[in-house]
Amino acid sequence: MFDTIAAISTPRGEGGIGIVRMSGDEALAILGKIFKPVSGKNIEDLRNFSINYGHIYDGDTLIDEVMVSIMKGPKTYTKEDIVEINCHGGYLITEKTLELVLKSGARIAEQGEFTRRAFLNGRLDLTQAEAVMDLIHGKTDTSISLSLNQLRGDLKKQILHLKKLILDVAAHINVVLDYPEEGIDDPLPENLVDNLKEVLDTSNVLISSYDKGKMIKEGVKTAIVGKPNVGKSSLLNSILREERAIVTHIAGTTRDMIEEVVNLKGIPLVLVDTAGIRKTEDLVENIGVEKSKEMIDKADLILFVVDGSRELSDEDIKIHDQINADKVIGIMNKIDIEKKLDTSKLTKVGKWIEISAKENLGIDDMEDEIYRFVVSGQVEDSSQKLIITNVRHKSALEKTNDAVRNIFETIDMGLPMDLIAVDLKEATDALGEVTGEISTEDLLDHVFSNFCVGK
Ligand SMILES: Nc1nc2c(c(=O)[nH]1)N(C=O)[C@@H](CNc1ccc(C(=O)N[C@@H](CCC(=O)O)C(=O)O)cc1)CN2
Ligand SMILES: Nc1nc2c(ncn2[C@@H]2O[C@H](COP(=O)(O)OP(=O)(O)OP(=O)(O)O)[C@@H](O)[C@H]2O)c(=O)[nH]1
Ligand SMILES: [Mg+2]
Repeated sequence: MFDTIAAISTPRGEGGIGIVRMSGDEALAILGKIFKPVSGKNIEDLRNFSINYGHIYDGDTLIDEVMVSIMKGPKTYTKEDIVEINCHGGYLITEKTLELVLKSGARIAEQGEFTRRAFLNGRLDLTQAEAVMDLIHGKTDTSISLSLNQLRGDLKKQILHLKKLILDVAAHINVVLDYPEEGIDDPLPENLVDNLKEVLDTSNVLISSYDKGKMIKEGVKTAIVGKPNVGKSSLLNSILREERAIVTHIAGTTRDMIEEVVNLKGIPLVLVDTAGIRKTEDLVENIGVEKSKEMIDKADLILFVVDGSRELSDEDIKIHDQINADKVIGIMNKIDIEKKLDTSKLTKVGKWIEISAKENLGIDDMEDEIYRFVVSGQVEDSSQKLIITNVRHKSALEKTNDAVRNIFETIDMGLPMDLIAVDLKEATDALGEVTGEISTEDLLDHVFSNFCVGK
């Protein structure tokens, strides 16, 4: 059994309500020391899943007027007894109630410890616990909907299904090993080969969904690059629909990088406006230029901006040469004035989108093109609802996939069936890592260290 933990589960600061949450065997006993219900009832007599109005006292000193929720295990978030004290929101008053709870026998919870208990007590598997955290961090509807599916257990079910398919094969192998007269040289029955094929296919689909999942969860790092004065900052402002970056007619206006997140049809774009790249003696500007060059390498997508109203310059060509053709969209700006630019030498750019950042022309086309870039090469099969967003899941599934491919090699080479036992174990162990059936303290520390306190 675990000790009783407590934390403030609401954000710090002033708000309507601040919640102190406790979980563990002593939660109700601790509450009994500090809470007087207005009903005059004893704590033991308060109904399960009830909310109770009353006062928190530290000895004779009134601390707050509160509402207390009582949830008795095992049908609770952690499967333990849970008490939630709803205080008046405010930094000090919630903090005081927490201190009192700690003084009365609870221990301060670590980050994510309530959810960790929900996992350790078997109410959630690890993918569901991870989904809880992703939900809290979610910044777009799409990422939240992926997290909710995962919290509901969609990924867990899929993984358990794959595990069952492999265990069927393992059961057959064990029989063969236990009763050699069955013949360990006999081929694997067709239906069990199908089991392994399904594991291979499904794990492949899940693994390849990760790139998209990561993008939905973490966003697409998009660098706006180009020589000075072509309108990069104007472009940022028009996508953000606000005057975020300073725009002037002076070349070299933007010196430091400006980063902002926009929601592009459910995908977070992490837009970075960079300093225009040129040769300069100015120390500060030079640092900005260096950073811009680094961004060209780091970005997932580059919006290469050129000024359509001027002739091509060496600076355009130099920047063009540094860019990776696989991740560039060409943006020809200033089409509201007469066109002078010939882009034929800028061969890395497949398609030019013509815009006027100043007059807000072509911005929708540009956004469509960015969206197409982001989703292209991704599985657009709408029947695929399951998308993984966690690199931990991806690595484990790769282990499963490798092991099953080994098994097929063994089969193809006509080797005795008992040789696949080790690979079968490896394949199921890796699936057990995904759900947390197989886990270490270190892994759990790692997973839960990113959680909020009180979650
Ligand atoms: N006040 C409050 N709000 C909250 C939470 C919380 O813990 N407290 N949650 C925390 O993240 C989320 C809700 N998640 C929850 C998930 C399961 C259970 C729970 O008690 N589950 C029981 C079933 C109870 C029943 O069937 O009535 C169980 O699974 O056995 C509670 C909250 C969001 N809002
Ligand atoms: N006519 C016209 N002018 C524009 C357009 N977009 C930007 N400009 C003007 O071009 C000048 C430079 O714009 P910025 O957005 O500051 O250019 P930048 O690329 O960020 O420049 P640096 O930060 O110096 O690298 C400003 O005077 C803008 O008003 C456009 O579409 N049409
Ligand atoms: Mg600028």
